[in-house]
Amino acid sequence: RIRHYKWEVKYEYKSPDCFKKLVITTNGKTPGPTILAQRGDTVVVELKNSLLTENVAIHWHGIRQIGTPWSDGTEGVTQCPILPGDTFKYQFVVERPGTYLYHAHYGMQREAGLYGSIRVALPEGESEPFLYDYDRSIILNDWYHKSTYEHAVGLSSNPFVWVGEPQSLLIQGKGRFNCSSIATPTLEPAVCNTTSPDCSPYAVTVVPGKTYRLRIASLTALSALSFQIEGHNLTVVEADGHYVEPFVVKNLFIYSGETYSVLIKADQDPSRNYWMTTNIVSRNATTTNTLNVTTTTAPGLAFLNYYPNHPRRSPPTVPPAGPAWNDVQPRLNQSLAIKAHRDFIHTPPQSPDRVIVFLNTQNKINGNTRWSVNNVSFTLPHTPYLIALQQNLTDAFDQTPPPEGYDFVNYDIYKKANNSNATTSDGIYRLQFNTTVDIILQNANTMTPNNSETHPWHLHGHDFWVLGYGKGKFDINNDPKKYNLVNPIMKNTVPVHPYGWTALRFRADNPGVWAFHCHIESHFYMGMGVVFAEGINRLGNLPSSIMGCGETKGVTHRP
Ligand SMILES: O=C1O[C@H]([C@@H](O)CO)C(O)=C1O
Repeated sequence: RIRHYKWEVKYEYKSPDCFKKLVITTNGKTPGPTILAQRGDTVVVELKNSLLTENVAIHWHGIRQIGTPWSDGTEGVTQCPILPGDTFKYQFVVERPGTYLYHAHYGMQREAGLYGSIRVALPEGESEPFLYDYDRSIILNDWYHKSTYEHAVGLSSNPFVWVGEPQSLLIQGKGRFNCSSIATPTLEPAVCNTTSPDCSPYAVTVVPGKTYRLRIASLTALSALSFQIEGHNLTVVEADGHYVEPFVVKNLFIYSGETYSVLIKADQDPSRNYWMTTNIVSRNATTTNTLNVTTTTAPGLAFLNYYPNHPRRSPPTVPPAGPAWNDVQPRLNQSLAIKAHRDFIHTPPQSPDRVIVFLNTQNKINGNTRWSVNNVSFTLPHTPYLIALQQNLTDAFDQTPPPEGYDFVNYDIYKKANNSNATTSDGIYRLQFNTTVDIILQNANTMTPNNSETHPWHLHGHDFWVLGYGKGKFDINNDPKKYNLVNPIMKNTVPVHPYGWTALRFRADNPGVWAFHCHIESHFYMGMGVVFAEGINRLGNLPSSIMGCGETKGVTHRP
């Protein structure tokens, strides 16, 4: 079946957390419309760019784009940007059931509100390995009051201007900023209005006794989150479109780009509502600036509404505070707990053909703060790789391949990074088609002493097996012996924890060019990513709609 959507993206004034600003809407909404499809369907989205003065591109996060690499929606990698006024047609097959996302992949537009859910159901007659009565999708996000453009300019400026902690957390597009914390609130009553319908708390209504599948996804710009529902356990059953051997948590840690399904049973006192909350972990959301003014990100607050209580009726309790932001161990424990469901194990190849280690560091390059992988900070080329490679446009990007590792012996991952030898490059990793590739993500200290951050890495075009996580420096001789080669989960986004490492394995079996990057919006913008290319000679003609920028101006292909 074909699922046809016609979307228009534009800027509109909205108040998702009660503070009015310009947001990017899809058909008038943020989050945008949910794509509902069944396994095997073809999704067609005709996207009209009505942003007036900005380009756009949309990535279909978790969809592998088998046979349609030009529909991946990654500006600079798989297509030229869609110009203001233009309409672009994305077309792809959703070949696996599960919970996926879509979002902007041009500059840092995702954080302006251009995102939504994709829900792929099983075909009629097939059933999931767990039971539930109803299904709901919830996107978690963080939210800033400055525009994406101000953020991008600040990050590219010298002196560097960091985006800082978000003003609030959103649950399904709704949050609650404390308007009275604005310096002169009476001067700006129209700007921050707690009675705006845009920011009335999101409510999930449940019928007592029923079981709900909540599809929880995070598309935060920066924050790692803990999600919890007061008084209710969460049973994790799906991660990034793969069934999980079920396990129970009180709170779910979720990183930008991840999706989970959890089951909850409405089995508590039905005479009241309950808090559904998000809190920031891994970063201190309370910041004190140079003027000694302290600000804290407003937590995400929504209601689990027991029918027939009113959906706006506040729970009689105070919202749960969430776990300590700086406690890494529970987060590592959750990562280690996620295994493939016993009836849905995809056994990984037992050994790799190639192993690449990616050291993640923060750097200064020409006075700018950047992020690097093996001391190379990624820059997007003006000519998309997919076209450059298929057309053999060798001037379009740096032909020198980036490094396969770093100085394993001498580099101290616990020391403040100086990395004076870091460079920028748009070079790429070329993978032999149909080979098995291992990636080790190695975390390290940032340029702040005693600080290492969490980075969620997202791979386009593939799912990978998560073979292991560890603390400290990865030991190439011994750590691979501890890999889980029996029942590893497959995912498309995975965290590397502070001062830790994460090991992944994937098959380079999808002809195309694929980004692999930190899903923190500002970090990818600051160079924290790489690009893989495989099987380019297997691609036929490319659609002409992806062309028109850089060196592709003269190239013509099938319409
Ligand atoms: O990329 C980042 O920059 C800041 C800080 O390190 C420099 O201001 C921060 O917290 C990041 O994650």
